[in-house]
Amino acid sequence: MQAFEAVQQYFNKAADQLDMADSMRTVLLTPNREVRVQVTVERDNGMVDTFIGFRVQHNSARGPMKGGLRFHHEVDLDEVRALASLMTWKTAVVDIPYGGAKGGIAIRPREFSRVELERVTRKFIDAIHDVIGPDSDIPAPDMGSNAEVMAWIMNQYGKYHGFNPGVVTGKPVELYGLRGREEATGRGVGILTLKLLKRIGKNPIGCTIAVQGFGNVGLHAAKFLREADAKVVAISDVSGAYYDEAGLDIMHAIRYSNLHERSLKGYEGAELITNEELLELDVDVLIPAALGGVISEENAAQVKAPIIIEAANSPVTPAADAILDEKGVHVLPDILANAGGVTASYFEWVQNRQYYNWTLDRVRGELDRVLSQAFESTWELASQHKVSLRTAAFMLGIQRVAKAVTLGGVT
Ligand SMILES: NC(=O)C1=CN([C@@H]2O[C@H](COP(=O)(O)OP(=O)(O)OC[C@H]3O[C@@H](n4cnc5c(N)ncnc54)[C@H](O)[C@@H]3O)[C@@H](O)[C@H]2O)C=CC1
Ligand SMILES: O=C(O)CCC(=O)C(=O)O
Repeated sequence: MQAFEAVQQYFNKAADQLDMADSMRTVLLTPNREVRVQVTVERDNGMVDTFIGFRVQHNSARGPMKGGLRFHHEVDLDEVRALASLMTWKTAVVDIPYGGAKGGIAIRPREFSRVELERVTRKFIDAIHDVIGPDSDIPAPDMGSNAEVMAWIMNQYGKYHGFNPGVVTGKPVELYGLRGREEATGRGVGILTLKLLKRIGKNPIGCTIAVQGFGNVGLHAAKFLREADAKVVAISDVSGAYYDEAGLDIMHAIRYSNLHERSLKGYEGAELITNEELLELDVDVLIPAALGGVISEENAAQVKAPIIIEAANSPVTPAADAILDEKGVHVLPDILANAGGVTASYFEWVQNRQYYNWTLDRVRGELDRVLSQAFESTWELASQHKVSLRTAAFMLGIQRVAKAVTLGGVT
């Protein structure tokens, strides 16, 4: 199943609960604009390479469209469309004044030098600068991109439209970025994991956790949960998965990764297993924090964790979701679980517009407040309607967007 079709299935399940009219479903599911551009750059060796870049602006009923920029070789229009629509529901679930967008470039970033990536980023912005802006569409980091890429975006956009740090979030702290943005998605995953554990009466202390992906999101989720005295028994990245039933020393793994260009390859002191095996470990909480579609109908029945926190976007396919639901697994959906990132991006944008820097304490406190509220509203809806947390989160998000569409008028 294609990625956008999967999101549509989740959407329609929630829309059915809300008795939403077909005409409104069509309004909400149809992206506002889809941009596909050629990005041609010269490599360091003098050869010329061409990539395809996308920006999908899904919905702006609740405010400027917001969403990350993914650098990954599997990026295509359908995936970006799906991710953009998730952003629309996500910003609504946490009730921040944004719509949804997403971008991507089909590239293997690790095979390019820093200078080459800078050229690619600037060329991409040359092609899309007219459709982004602090009041229209605000990019941010996603898989394969980072704060440095965001700094290049700010700089390149400024060449056309004048200096404006609010055009992009997730920038380096030294360049109008927000203290705490980098940790925010993983921290949010941690905060929400603790909330869910509490709700189902489980003590987080000693709780066993497996995290797939040790990038921006997975690393900070593992760190936060370790600091909360949970036992992180497995972590992974593209090089493989690392397992120790006694619990891993996460700070040691972070130091190792930092010393090895953000890679765990060769990490010792843990058993090397595969990423597929990690997903099937007998743990209390499984946190997929890398790619989409990793839990599918092929492996869902073998997943043993009674709790799955979707730190990645779309890690569970609809067919797998049905199997997990049947088994009574609690799945905290992406549009809530990883919403800490876009929430902190919103704080950064506010900071940029006011030219007034937030303290880390303020960022953490407000992040906790926004996520807690979204979690409680979702939990309440799920209990009221006897639906899964995913359907409840979609209900919360799509009814807020539908309300904005109705209030704003469609003609
Ligand atoms: N960065 C952010 O603020 C947000 C990210 N997300 C989502 O979280 C997920 C991870 O994003 P980031 O941590 O930012 O990306 P990242 O690029 O910083 O890290 C990705 C991690 O996944 C690993 N990985 C890549 N391919 C893999 C594979 N086939 N098997 C196992 N591991 C693999 C990489 O080695 C790396 O450790 C993505 O789905 C992204 O859309 C969601 C919300 C916000
Ligand atoms: O921080 C942002 O604006 C967007 C983050 C993002 O792309 C996501 O939540 O999937």
